[in-house]
Amino acid sequence: MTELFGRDDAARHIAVPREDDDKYRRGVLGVLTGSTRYPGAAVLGVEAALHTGVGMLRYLGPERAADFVLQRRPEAVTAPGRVQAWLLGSGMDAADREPEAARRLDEAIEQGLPTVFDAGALDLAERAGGVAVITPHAGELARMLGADRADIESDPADWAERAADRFGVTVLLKGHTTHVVGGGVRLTARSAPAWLATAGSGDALGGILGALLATHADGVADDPTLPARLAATAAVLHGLAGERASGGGPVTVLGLIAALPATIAELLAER
Ligand SMILES: NC(=O)C1=CN([C@@H]2O[C@H](COP(=O)(O)OP(=O)(O)OC[C@H]3O[C@@H](n4cnc5c(N)ncnc54)[C@H](O)[C@@H]3O)[C@@H](O)[C@H]2O)[C@@H](O)CC1
Ligand SMILES: Nc1ncnc2c1ncn2[C@@H]1O[C@H](COP(=O)(O)OP(=O)(O)O)[C@@H](O)[C@H]1O
Repeated sequence: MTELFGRDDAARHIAVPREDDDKYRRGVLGVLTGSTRYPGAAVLGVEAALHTGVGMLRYLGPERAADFVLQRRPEAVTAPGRVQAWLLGSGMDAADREPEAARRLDEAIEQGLPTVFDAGALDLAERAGGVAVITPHAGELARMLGADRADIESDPADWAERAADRFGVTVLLKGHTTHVVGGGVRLTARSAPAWLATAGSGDALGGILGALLATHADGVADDPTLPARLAATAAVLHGLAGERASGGGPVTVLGLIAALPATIAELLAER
C-alpha cells in the first residue's frame, strides 16, 4: 500500500540540535559532487545541505567546483576527514568521470556509510555497503533499468519498487509527485509546484537529503524504513520551500534554498 507522506510526517523527521550537541555530534556530511563541466551543481547541493542544517559539511569535489563552493560558503570544509553520511554524484557525468573524483567516490563507497547516490553516481549504488538512497528522475531510472522512460512515467511507483528490489536500495523517483520505495514501504510526496521543474532543482534535493541522512546517521542503519521516510521528508521540504519561494510564480533554485530555514521552522512550530 502506498502512503501519502505529508508535512506532519516530515516535521517528525527533522533533527533539532540540543544544548549538549556540538558540530560533530550533530552530523558531518561528506559531499562529492560537481565537476569542471558542472560546478554549479556542487554549489547548489552544498547550499541546500547547509540550509537544511548539518554540524559540518566537507566538500571534497574537483578543484574548480571547490573554488565556487568556498566563494559562496566559506564554512564548507575542504579537508578530508571523518563524515557520518555522503552525498555523491550531482553534477558528475558517469561516462566521463575525472580520475581523482572517481578515486574519491570509490573510497567514499567503501566506508559503507549512509549515502545519497545522485546523477553521475547512480551507476555506483549497487556497490553500496550500507544504507543507500538513489535519486533518479524518470530518464535516469529508465537508463538504470534498461526500460522505456514512458513506461516508467505511466506507473512510477511500480518502477520505483522494481528498482528498489533489483538494486537493494531505497529509491526516490523524482517528478511532480515524488515516489519513495525502500525498506518495505511505499511513500508519495505531493507538495511541489510545477515551477520546480527547473535545472538544478534536483541538485538542491540531493543536498537536503544528504543533510537529513547525516543528522540521522545513528538511527538510519537500524531502522529499515527510516531511509525512505527521510527521503520523503527531503521531497516534502523541497516542495514546501519551492512553494514558499515561488509564491505562485517562477522560482530560482537559490530562492528555494533560501526558503528552507523558514520552511523548517514552520514545520517545527506545528509539531
Ligand atoms: N548548474 C548545474 O551545474 C546543473 C547541473 N546539472 C547536472 O547535469 C547532469 C545531467 O543531468 P540531467 O538531469 O540534465 O540529465 P538527463 O539524463 O536528463 O539528460 C542528459 C542529456 O540529455 C540531453 N537532453 C535531454 N532532454 C533534452 C531536451 N529536451 N532538450 C535538449 N537536450 C536534452 C541534454 O544534453 C542532457 O545533458 C547531472 O550531473 C546534473 O546533476 C543539472 O542538475 C542542471 C544544473
Ligand atoms: N512538474 C514538476 N512539478 C514539481 N516538481 C517537479 C516537476 N518536475 C520536476 N520536479 C522536481 O524538480 C527536481 C528536478 O530534479 P532533476 O530532474 O534531477 O533536475 P536537475 O538535474 O536539473 O537538478 C526534482 O526534485 C523533481 O521532483
